Amino acid sequence: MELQLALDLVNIPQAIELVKEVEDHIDIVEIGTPVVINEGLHAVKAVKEAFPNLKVLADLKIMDAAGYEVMKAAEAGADIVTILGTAEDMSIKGAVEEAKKQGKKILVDMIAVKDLAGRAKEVDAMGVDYICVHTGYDLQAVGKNSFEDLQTIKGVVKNAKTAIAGGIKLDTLPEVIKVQPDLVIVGGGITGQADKKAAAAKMQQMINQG
Ligand SMILES: O=C([C@H](O)CO)[C@H](O)[C@H](O)COP(=O)(O)O
Repeated sequence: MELQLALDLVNIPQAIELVKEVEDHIDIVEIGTPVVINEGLHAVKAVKEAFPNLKVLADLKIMDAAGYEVMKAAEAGADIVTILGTAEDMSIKGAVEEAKKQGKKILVDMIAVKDLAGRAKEVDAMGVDYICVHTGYDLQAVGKNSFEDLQTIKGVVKNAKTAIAGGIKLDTLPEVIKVQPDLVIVGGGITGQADKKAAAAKMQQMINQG
């Protein structure tokens, strides 16, 4: 199981400061969609240059022009790029093809997918690297989470790694670990804590024991 730190509400200097605090306790740094919207792929480049030993995920949530966007994220230094599960099959296949060419990985974000089991089987067959259940900020605000969804995809995904994102905190992490995803994605559960290093270290320890 790996731990990914999601950075959503920071600029580039703040992102670098934050990663410095927790770098010993995480495997992947996510440059979140709001950061990419504010700063562009420069944020991916800056973080990869500052932390060459960490994997960097560009959370582009691609919906179209997938091959081109994966290529640009790869050029900026991203190791993993996200595409939406609701995108056309052509787009997802294009993203996978470009990622393979560049030696990078594709994570499919299943946010807002209605037939989760059916679509997970389909995208799994397209050769994607990760399939991620995700409760976004807007549904977290009304008390939703993705814990049951993780069980659903664990039951049908045969090739890809499984991941979960959305509102995971120290007190809910044990429930997530029980289902054994390959990747746990945490944003506010670390960035919103007074002692970010301690929160990341505790999460890493729980994941390693899980
Ligand atoms: O992908 C995300 C969200 O859509 C905003 O871009 C977050 O990175 C993801 O939800 C993880 O963050 P937390 O929910 O704060 O753990």
